[in-house]
Amino acid sequence: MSEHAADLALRATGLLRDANRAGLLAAADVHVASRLGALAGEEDEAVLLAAALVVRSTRQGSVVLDLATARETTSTDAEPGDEEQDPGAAAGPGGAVARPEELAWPGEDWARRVAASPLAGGPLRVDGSRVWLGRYFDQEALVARELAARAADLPDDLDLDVLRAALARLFDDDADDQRAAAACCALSRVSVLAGGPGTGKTTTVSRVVALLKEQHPAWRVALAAPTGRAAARLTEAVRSSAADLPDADRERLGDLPATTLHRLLGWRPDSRSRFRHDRENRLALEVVVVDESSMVSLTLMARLLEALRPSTRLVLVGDPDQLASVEAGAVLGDVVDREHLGTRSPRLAAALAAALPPAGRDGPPPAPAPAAGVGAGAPVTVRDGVSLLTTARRFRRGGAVDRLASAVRDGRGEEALAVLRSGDDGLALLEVQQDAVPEAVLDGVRDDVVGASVDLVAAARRGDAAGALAALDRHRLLTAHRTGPRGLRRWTDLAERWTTTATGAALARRPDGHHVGEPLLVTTNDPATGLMNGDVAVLVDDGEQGLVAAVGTGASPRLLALARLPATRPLHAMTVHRSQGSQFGAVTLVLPPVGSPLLTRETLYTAVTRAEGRVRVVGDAEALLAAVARPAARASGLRERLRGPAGAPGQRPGG
Ligand SMILES: Nc1ncnc2c1ncn2[C@@H]1O[C@H](COP(=O)(O)OP(=O)(O)OP(=O)(O)O)[C@@H](O)[C@H]1O
Repeated sequence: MSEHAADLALRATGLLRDANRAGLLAAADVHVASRLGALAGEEDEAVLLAAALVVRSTRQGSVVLDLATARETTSTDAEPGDEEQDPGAAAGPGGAVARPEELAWPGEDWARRVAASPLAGGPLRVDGSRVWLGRYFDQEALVARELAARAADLPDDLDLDVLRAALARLFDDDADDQRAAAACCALSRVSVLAGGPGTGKTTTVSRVVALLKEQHPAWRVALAAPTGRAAARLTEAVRSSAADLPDADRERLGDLPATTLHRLLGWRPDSRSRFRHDRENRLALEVVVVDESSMVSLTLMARLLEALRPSTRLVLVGDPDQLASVEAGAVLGDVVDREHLGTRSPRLAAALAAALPPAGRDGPPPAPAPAAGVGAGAPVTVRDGVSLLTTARRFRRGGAVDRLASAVRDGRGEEALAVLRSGDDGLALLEVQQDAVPEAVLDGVRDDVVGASVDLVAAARRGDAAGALAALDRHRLLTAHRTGPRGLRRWTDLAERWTTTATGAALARRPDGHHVGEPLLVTTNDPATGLMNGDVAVLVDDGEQGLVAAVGTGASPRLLALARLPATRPLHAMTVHRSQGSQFGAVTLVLPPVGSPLLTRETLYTAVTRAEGRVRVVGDAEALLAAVARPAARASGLRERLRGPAGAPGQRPGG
């Protein structure tokens, strides 16, 4: 059972006990709040309740809690943030003795009482009615400060004539959006390359690196991603996009393997959230590109920014419409603030105009080039460096998966439902009612699961690691919940039963319980092998040593002795959260039931965009419409801080 299991906090009293018994707080939240209270000599129940609720909301992905709306925003079920948490268990201890609405919520003076507490200014920070844990408040402030400082400091180290020629050479005329985005990345100290799947982000990034290296051949460039899997995909994508480059540019780009962010920053055996590279020991790099940035938590972003020299160019690549990080924060989403998209300060606009070919006859006239040394106009902010690519280049434009993904992303539920029901390009909605999922409805799912698994085992038996990993990625069963009828455990059991019967895996099990062709999910971060929580492995027969673990992707498998493999569990299905950073030939998503807080637009969008080909949704139409209608709300103060100094929290950080 996880440490957060919502068991009863036996020694809790008063409001904390009631909130725990109503399923609003896990025992762990109660313990943390009680301990903070004891250390600070704080006994006010309302303050302790606020502390426990803030702990709870950070555990579920938010960075800040607004006490003014806490009553409405605190539900008895868990958000998808904590992979290790069991949302089913968090839905309330079995013996719940109170209902949430029966809780004696503190009155209007709640925030004032928290602000007056000895906890405020220390473990808690208060701004108006909003409360942060001190650690996250400081990290938010750091991220906002570092991003703002870098954005304001436009680099002046490129020859614009050379840049203009490179941009003309590297991008076709039908790739104006990519060319403009590349110019923005090249001319900014911090930039964001945002876009949905297959919109050409990696293609653009590899050209950005090529054109920077043209002018500065000695510059050191690092490509990184939050998971090993995403790093392997990035390595392959950059390699394949390099193939289209002119020879000289391809050589400039070189062979640039991507790494995980943890490895880049340097693991430290004594700490999960501190790294060898930090403010005192910065990374000696001129350019850092981070792919799948939506998965980067607030804490990790803070560590990254601290470890980069002020002069390093940082390019954040990702899809802001996907689920946010498992841990607290939604940094990419906060930076790509749709309300402020497309604004460029006059200074950056002028630099871009000087580097890009003039707009078409109907376009706006180019901005005048800036006079040397004149920093005219408003300061350049991090939002200036955001480029959004919107043309899907991988999916056939207008293809069914693309249409489904856009309808979900833009909140057009009826259209999403119609596309899914159309059956085009292998889309399907398997309509099942709530908990009852008759197996007869699942014939197609079983065929996909079994088909991929039979091929996987055959490849593993002949020692074909690439083939086994490729077979594993042909189809993926995804769930949002971990427990319950629509949960991971149940669907894992079902898929395991299908495959065991079809492949005879049970007969082939060795004394240690493993068998050839066994698919595994890594469940911990492991510095020794570089494997990250969420990476996958398959066991293949290498002839000499017997079973070895193949990790990475089909295009670049890596073999590890079985004994080196960190903690794993059988992989027959995974949560949507874990699937981020991966692509599969086909996806089957088991939709949460109506009323589940995990039923969000981001869950559905992330699952749909994992598919290269077919998408099948198991669930009812009502749940699909509910998901599209409900963007996940992750509270943070970062978006507001990035909008500028006025109104930024922290002017009076409580206490
Ligand atoms: N301007 C372009 N013209 C033609 N094809 C392109 C262009 N840009 C990208 N592509 C192709 O589209 C596909 C997707 O491109 P790319 O991998 O760069 O997208 P991405 O946004 O990084 O995708 P992902 O979501 O997988 O990270 C690739 O096959 C690439 O070769």
